[in-house]
Amino acid sequence: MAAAITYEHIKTCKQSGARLGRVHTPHGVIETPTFMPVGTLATVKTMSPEELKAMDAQIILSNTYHLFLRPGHDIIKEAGGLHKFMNWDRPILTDSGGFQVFSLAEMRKITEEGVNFRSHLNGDKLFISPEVAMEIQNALGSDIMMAFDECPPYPAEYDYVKKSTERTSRWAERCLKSHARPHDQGLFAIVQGGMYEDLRRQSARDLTSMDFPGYAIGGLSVGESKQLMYEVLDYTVPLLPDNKPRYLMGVGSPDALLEGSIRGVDMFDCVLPTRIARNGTTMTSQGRLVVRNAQYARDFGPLDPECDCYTCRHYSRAYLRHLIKSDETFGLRLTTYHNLHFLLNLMRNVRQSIMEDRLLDFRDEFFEKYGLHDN
Ligand SMILES: Nc1nc(=O)c2cc3nc(NCCN4CCCCC4)[nH]c3cc2[nH]1
Ligand SMILES: [Zn+2]
Repeated sequence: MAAAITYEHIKTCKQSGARLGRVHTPHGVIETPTFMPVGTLATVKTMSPEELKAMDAQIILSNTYHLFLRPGHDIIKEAGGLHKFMNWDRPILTDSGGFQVFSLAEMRKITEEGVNFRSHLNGDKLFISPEVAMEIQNALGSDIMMAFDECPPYPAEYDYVKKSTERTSRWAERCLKSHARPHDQGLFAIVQGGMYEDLRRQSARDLTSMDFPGYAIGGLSVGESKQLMYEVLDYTVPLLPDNKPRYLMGVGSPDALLEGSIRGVDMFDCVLPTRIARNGTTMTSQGRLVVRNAQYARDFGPLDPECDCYTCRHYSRAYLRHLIKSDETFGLRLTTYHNLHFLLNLMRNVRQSIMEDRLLDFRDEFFEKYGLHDN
């Protein structure tokens, strides 16, 4: 039976070493490098599935931890799975809860068995382990599942990261063993190791020896500088098999998407575009633009003159500012629509630049316009 998730390499950019590919999943094909909008609670906040398709979102991300707490994976399973529950018939990737337990839950206690914690919603005593994380993701029916891992805090002592990374490798093996449907849902392992090259090497060696259909790079975008993140990518990405997808977790600023693609990363996700949109901060071809600022009160031009999205074709900066200042939900929808369209369009341009062997030139041109001269 065909493997659930397969990676098809199309070409490598002669100028940058970035790669163009396709990830084949039970719910369709993803062209890479790709950005995945985040739909934590089974919705990409304020967007409908039709709007996400209109901007060509090819895959979205949701969260095991959040859906476990509310509404509960049993309800979603009874609804026929997450695709049916949220009316999304394209690929879904679910994060395993490792990161969220540590960043959201209270009173968490980690043991070899798993993590005991209290719900950040109502204080209920809960427990997630590799086996529970797999039970939840199998109930959700996502196309790509993530192994249950610990994302060490940053900074963290070498010994702590070493013990944590070795436990994450043991947990990954337990996930593989307890995966109910390996042939029609793919399970990605998550490489850890903090900012320590030898621990990254050990983690990659452990996990690639278990032959997962795809590999994520975890433990980054946790407060370290972008330069340090790129340094870790420089030596970690080459440790991963080149015939499998590579997913950098939690990364979604335009510069990091470009630098990550150049280093051979295929998949990215981040709440950034949707989160900043809700306070009126937008990403435009001329850089960040905080449309709620007074300077736009009488600016009747489009948010981004170079953008052809629904928001930029029909509404002015003055109107967007008015809606955001008035806490009008439609304003959040319009800024979210534009920010997601902006990043999805950026990734389309990245793929086109790889096709034309000019991704470094594209990066330099983008940085010049976007105002990232220091990179
Ligand atoms: N299972 C799992 N393992 C990770 O190591 C991990 C590492 C991550 N690092 C991030 N960074 C998210 C940073 N984000 C930037 C915009 C504002 C909110 C936080 N998300 C992550 C998610 C992750 N999920
Ligand atoms: Zn736009």
